[in-house]
Amino acid sequence: MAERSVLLDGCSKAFAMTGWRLGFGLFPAELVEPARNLAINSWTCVPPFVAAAAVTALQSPEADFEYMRLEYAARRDLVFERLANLKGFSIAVRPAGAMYLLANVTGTGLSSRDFAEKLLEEEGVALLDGKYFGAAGDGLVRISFAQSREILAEGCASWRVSGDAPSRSASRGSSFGCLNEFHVSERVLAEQEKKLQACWVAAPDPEIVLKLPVLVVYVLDEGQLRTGKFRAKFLLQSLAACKANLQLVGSDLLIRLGRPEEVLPRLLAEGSVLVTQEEPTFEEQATDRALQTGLAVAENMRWEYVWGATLIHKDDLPFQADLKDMPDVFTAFKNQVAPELKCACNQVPPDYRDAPKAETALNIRRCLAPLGFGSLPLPALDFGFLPCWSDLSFGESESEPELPFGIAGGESAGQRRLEEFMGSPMARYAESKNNMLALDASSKLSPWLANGSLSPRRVFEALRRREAEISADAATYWFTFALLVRDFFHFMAKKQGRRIFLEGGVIGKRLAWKGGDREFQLWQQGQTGFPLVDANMREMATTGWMSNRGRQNVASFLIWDLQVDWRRGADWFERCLLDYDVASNWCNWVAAAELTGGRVNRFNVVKQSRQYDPEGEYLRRWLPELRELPAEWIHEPWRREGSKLSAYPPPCVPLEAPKDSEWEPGIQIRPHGS
Ligand SMILES: Cc1cc2nc3c(=O)[nH]c(=O)nc-3n(C[C@H](O)[C@H](O)[C@H](O)COP(=O)(O)OP(=O)(O)OC[C@H]3O[C@@H](n4cnc5c(N)ncnc54)[C@H](O)[C@@H]3O)c2cc1C
Repeated sequence: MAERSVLLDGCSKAFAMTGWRLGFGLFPAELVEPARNLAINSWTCVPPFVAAAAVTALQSPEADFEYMRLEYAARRDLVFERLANLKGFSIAVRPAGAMYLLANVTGTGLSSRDFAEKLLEEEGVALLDGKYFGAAGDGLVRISFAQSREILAEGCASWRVSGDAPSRSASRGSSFGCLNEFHVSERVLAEQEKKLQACWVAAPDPEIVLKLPVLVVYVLDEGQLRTGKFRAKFLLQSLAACKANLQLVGSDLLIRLGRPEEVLPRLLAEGSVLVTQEEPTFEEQATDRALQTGLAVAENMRWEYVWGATLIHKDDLPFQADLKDMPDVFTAFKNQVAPELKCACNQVPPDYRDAPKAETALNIRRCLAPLGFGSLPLPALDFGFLPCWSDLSFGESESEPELPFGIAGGESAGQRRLEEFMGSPMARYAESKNNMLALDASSKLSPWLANGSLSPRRVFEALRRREAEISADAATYWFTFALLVRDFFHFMAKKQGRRIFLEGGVIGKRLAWKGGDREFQLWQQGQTGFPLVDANMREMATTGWMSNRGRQNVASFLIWDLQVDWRRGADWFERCLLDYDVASNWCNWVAAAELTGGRVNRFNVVKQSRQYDPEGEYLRRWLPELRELPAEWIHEPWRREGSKLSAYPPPCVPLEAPKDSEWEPGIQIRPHGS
């Protein structure tokens, strides 16, 4: 090929010699003379110092190219992730080369030219109006990432033009929550990312892990994802964000495809310490057992667990270690753990970013097994791999979805939502939490809490701060209550093991399921003829979201009115929900089926519809067939005499007499301080 090839290249990117504009060519011998004639007549000569620099650069070791490639990939990911989360910005392409990124800024309400000028004048950040590259560049700005990651992060944080971009202090002051708290104390480890398989390697003494090589690994087990497109997209965004944040402290996230029990044993060097978060749920524990078997082949390996998904640490519970004496009823659980809220669970780790940089700059290469150990699908040092939509097997028909409410994966986005919600929306939480339509009716923090991008302790800390600065009231009471329900279900999952997935549930009671495929499909597709159920099911299928009020109603309806096996509902939720969490989902479902020994949970969906959506605004949002119906009829369209709603189905079952039972009864509303 050498005799038939001409290679034209430049020094700008590989050697950071951008402004010097030096290119070069490699030609077969007989083409050198004609090429030189062409060049001499076009460009005369190159400044000598630039030529000398190029010679030195070209003679430098191969590894430097790899370093530059990885560095640009890291800078690209950092800018991409931060901007993709900013309102008003959209980025169509994650560039695969060079050092520029094009962002569409029309969502900010400014032209690309005005945007670029305003940013330069007000924030001192320079970028280029895309129009300079031709008409197709209108509305786009070109961002160069030929800068250090620190400067890029600063530049991204200063973009406040859209009005609700993060403030400097917000993005600087946040921590990675659960993702990578490096300070090793039991509690701090507990803040780690829930799903991350974190490997801390060659660490004879994990107490000083800050000074040791730490390799953070995420094993993406696509076969086990069991998710629809919304959660999958959120996961991809979370991984990109986690990687960018780790890179900011000189670390990185290594992402592998495959099964953890196959990938990790082949990846880790001898003497490794593997640290993972202890999972409360049965199947995840089975994966751990398989991994333990896999690791047995690798000698000299240690395994350590951390506990992290709950507000109250499992060791602080006033129950036996196996939770045998933990109550199966929420109110009793809540009353017993209440004292813990005042102390232990309030310990939040310090911001890792305060740690001196030198200590967090970890030598990741030392963590890895020597090359040639095992056969992995990726080269051993490929930290550049970041899965994108096309890496997932959703088929070509499934396009990348938009997430509801502007939600985006990643710790910074979760932290921003937390700060936003703790402002005025929180003040109305006690009254608004059952509203099914509005973004601010409830926190919408569940997706970040579910995949560990946000720790419940971080959330509780923000709540405590609000209570200290403003007041402890019904809103903060109910919010604490919600976090405790979450804890209750996590510990219930740990205590009950397989039972939360079994037909007879925790109490092992058999129910007669009269409903079959037809009933289930009508429910799934939002075609039952009951507007409250249909609106909620369609919302979930279209966006991945459903409010708590909606979830309770559709679950009750499936189980008690359609008499369909509750596990089919739980399974469908697992696929659809953006915030799917094993313990929260399956425990809520098994409780809705009255199989936990707790309170009765049946709802009359018409009554609930009238109570929580009296004007029918929510129903109209998701049921176009009913948009013209007045509030009086919209909850029971079949009752309107003489009306024939050909597009909307008639009720698929008769509704039993209204029942009044509520999901939260038996709990006294006694806010702090009142
Ligand atoms: C049948 C059914 C299935 C569910 N499946 C899930 C699930 O897979 N993942 C999930 O996170 N939640 C699940 N929930 C609980 C609840 O509906 C959501 O947590 C809540 O709607 C999320 O909205 P939010 O963040 O705005 O909640 P907020 O009202 O702002 O509450 C704050 C946080 O408290 C926690 N929380 C509140 N209520 C519950 C609850 N009943 N159970 C557990 N945690 C709670 C959540 O983490 C939530 O983010 C389910 C509820 C039901 C009835």
